[in-house]
Amino acid sequence: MAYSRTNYPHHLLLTFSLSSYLIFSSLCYCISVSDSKSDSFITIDSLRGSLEDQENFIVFSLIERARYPYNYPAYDPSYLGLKNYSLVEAFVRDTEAIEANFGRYQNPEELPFFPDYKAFPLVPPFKFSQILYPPASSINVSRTIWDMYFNKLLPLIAIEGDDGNYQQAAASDLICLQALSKRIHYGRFVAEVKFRNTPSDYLSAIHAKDSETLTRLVTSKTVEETVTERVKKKAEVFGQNVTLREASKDGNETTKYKVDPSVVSNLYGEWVIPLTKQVEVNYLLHRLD
Ligand SMILES: C=C(O[C@@H]1C=C(C(=O)O)C=C[C@H]1O)C(=O)O
Repeated sequence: MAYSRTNYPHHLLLTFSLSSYLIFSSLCYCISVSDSKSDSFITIDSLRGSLEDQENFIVFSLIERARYPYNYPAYDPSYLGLKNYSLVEAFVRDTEAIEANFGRYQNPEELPFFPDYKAFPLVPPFKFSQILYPPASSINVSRTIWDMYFNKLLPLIAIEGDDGNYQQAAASDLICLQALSKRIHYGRFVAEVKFRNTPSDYLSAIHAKDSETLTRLVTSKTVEETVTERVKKKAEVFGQNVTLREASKDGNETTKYKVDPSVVSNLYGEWVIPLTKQVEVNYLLHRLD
């Protein structure tokens, strides 16, 4: 895709970039510090614990996006007058380029949606533990996550309308996208640990390129059910209006949630978990390359 920073005014670039950097640097810090892990320390339980922690951030991010209406112009390429680029895509591309310069993608847990930025790293390299098997580590479903988010999920969480807060909506979109992408691409670490635990279980299916068997091997229905129930509960707890008034006794008052809890459990059941497993299986298919 031909995209040039010179295609649009510099003040736009600067406004998007600075505000996004400030928002993201504070919001993302809370995730990355708790996630640092060393090769010997990583277990299936520690990974499941991290996936559980990430649920909180995902649910809060969806609630945050739901504060704004859909804001159609942010997704309409004709709004900025940039050929093929909506405001949200321009914002994501510029923000990712800035975050790359500040070292975000040095961490193998983070994958950009548009890796074609020109990097001018401002930070010295950090030696992150290399847990992933290099030939398999580049498995990437970012495009599917992007399409799922904008075509399926966003219309379910944002009410129709236009309040002019396009940058704010785009910034919230990017936070949701990054949180979902990190969660789903964690499937690479999960697959690596499952493989290391019992390599013999996987060898013949990997040699035979048998995705179906690999899917069966990585699947834990019990864990999946726990996850979908738990995120529904989190959406109920985090997304309810907290008032000091006593709930009415006649029971007529129905709880209004900021994001429909069943949308969140469906998101996990229909997209997040299947895509995580797709990442796991694709990773394993390259685990012996
Ligand atoms: C991530 C895992 O692998 C699979 C994917 C899951 C998920 O995305 O939440 C849950 C269970 C497994 O079916 C796991 O076993 O924890």
